[in-house]
Amino acid sequence: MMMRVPDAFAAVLAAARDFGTESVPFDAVAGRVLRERVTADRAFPPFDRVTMDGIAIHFDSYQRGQRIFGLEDLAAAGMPQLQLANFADCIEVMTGAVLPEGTDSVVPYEHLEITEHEGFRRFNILKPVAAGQNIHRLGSDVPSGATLLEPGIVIGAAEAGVLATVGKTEVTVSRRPRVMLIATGNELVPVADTPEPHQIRMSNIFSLRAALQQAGIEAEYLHLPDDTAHLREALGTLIAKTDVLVCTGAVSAGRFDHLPDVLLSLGAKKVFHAVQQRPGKPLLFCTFNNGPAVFGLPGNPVSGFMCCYRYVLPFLKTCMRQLPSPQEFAVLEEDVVFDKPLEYYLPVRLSMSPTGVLSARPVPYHGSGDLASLLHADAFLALPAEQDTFPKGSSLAVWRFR
Ligand SMILES: Nc1nc2c(c(=O)[nH]1)N[C@H]1C(S)=C(S)[C@@H](COP(=O)(O)OP(=O)(O)OC[C@H]3O[C@@H](n4cnc5c(N)ncnc54)[C@H](O)[C@@H]3O)O[C@H]1N2
Ligand code: MOO
Repeated sequence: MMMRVPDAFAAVLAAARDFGTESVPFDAVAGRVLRERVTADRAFPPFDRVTMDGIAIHFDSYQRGQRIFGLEDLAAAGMPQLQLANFADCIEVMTGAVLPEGTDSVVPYEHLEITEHEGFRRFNILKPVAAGQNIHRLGSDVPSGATLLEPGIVIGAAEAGVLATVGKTEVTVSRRPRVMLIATGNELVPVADTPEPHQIRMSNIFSLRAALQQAGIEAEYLHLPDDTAHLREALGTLIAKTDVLVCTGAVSAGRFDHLPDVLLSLGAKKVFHAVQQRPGKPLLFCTFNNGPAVFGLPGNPVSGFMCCYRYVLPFLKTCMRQLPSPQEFAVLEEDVVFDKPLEYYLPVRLSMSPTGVLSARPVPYHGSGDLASLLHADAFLALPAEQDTFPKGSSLAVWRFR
């Protein structure tokens, strides 16, 4: 029985399991999925922080008409807090310094005339001063103890800086699954070889490997011939030491498409084999009790590629407990007809209009063997199975790969 896309997707996500967590040093966390709540160990900022180089004054003195302030001291960033002894004086302050006790407003050098009187520096205020100006107040961004990061987010540049600021030297993140990519097919030769006229270089696993790498997962890879005994032996060994197996090829109706039978003979439970979609109709998904989940991606390059972004990556992200991103939609730029009862994944180039509308323009595409068409596309636009005509202007779900 052929499954509908939403049912197949739900079945894949339902099989996702947690591969656990690990602790990593804070300077090696980019791209990892956070698995703990991170709170502020102190307020942001942790003291009244001077935001301009200049002088700190006691505002009341200015308000009473005083414009010339004698210098008492100098406060640089990194110095403990100073104290203004005489409210008629000022303290020279640098950006990042702790605001001196007794002062409450900072006047930048650009608003000052600096003179000397009997060997002492004096500052003449030339521009109006507002009470409390140029001070980044203690706790005005984040109070101490507040939650900064929730589990499930992917750690990026902003998060890395915040983790460092709160002194989080070790961070709990999801363990990355052990993924094995398997290319099947006697026609395939290694990338470094020169193929005979009847052969091709294996490319699918390298597209998939790059897609996984961009999601922070390093996968190993292997080539297996179209031979039942070989497949059985190799897969039998792999299921004991892999979290996820992603095979490409050998899943449709051909005489050498042995993968489904071999997996079943090894004890796999078939979740589905065939989805109401193009490309990628012969997609196989099965699971092993206490063993890996197995994707049997169709061999045609665009089919496997689409299934990777539509099923494999969401599955891996769910396993790693990554929070899902909101579904994106784009507006179709031309009329499209697809009258088969299949959900059609149309390769498109995306562009953003000046008014912020995401549009999708179909790229030249010769079917699921046309690997090079992907070079001109950014995403697949999902055209639902229940509809045959998709007029220009339709808003449809987007599955980005760029
Ligand atoms: N009688 C039927 N024939 C086919 C059906 C069907 O339903 N009935 N489905 C078609 C669809 S749709 C697809 S997609 C393909 C899927 O076939 P397989 O998954 O069995 O894949 P193969 O036959 O092994 O290969 C298909 C094609 O892809 C090339 N290939 C395979 N692996 C790689 C690789 N690692 N790198 C580059 N290219 C690869 C392979 O050489 C073939 O040209 O079946 C249709 N047929
Ligand atoms: O999955 Mo097949 O891609 O429809 O050619």
